Amino acid sequence: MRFGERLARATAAHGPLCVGIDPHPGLLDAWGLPQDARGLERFALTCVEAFGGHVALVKPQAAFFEVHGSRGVAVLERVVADLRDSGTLVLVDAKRGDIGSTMAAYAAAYLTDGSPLAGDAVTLSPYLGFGSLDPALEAARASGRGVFVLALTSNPEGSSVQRAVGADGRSVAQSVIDAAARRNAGADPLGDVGLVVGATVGELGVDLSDLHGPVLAPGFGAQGATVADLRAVFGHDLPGVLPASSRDVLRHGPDSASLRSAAVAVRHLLEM
Ligand SMILES: O=C(O)c1cc(=O)[nH]c(=O)n1[C@@H]1O[C@H](COP(=O)(O)O)[C@@H](O)[C@H]1O
Repeated sequence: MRFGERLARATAAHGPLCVGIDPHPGLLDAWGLPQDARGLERFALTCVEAFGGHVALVKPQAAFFEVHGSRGVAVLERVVADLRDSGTLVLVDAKRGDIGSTMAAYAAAYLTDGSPLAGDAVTLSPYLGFGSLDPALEAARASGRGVFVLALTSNPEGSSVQRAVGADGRSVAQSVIDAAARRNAGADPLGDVGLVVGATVGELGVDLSDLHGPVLAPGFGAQGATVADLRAVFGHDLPGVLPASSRDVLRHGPDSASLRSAAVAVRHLLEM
């Protein structure tokens, strides 16, 4: 089954919340864990126990694994495998983007059956040109996976690039959105090419109505965005929008039941 179909099923069953696994040094400390690959593993596997089978989508942030070298990457591989075994979709947050010929190698790593880092989807950066992502989009289509392409990011520095207006009068973000929409044309209910639009962006200022794909909305929680902000940015019924939260949920650890309850509480907030 295609990624967009699997995602639609998963959110129907568990709600739209995407929980991030971001093992920040401060969180390892707060959980009483050592700042090494062993501490990382304990942290990440506690998250798998808490969220696997209980939320639609989990997003491990690759940077916090890579910082521990090859042992950290091995933990990321285990997290991907264990979450997939639990039935929870995995979005590997690696924000890859490069010239097409190198992109093909990233696509092999993150979007191809048999690769230990391949979850169900990966985050991509389109700022070498949307077309440079084609090898990843092809690999995703071939293997039933998805991608989430940065459009309007949650950080304040993003807008000077993403809201810049090109020669055709469209903002850079709108041209990314339009390119993703073309790839999703005809998909039902959701295409496999998602976008990232931060919950913190304030006035949306772009048109997402033809996307026919999912929208990951980070910035919810620790970066300050609230449910009211989500509604202000995306409208009331949030169709296809996946609010993403990491630290605001993870601060409830290290007890896995408390972590799960925190995720359920956010889910209920989103339903109100
Ligand atoms: O692609 C992302 O997930 C992402 C895009 C964006 O615009 N802003 C953003 O915060 N993120 C990621 O989402 C997570 C946010 O974490 P919290 O602020 O702790 O909820 C981090 O892993 C970020 O790297």
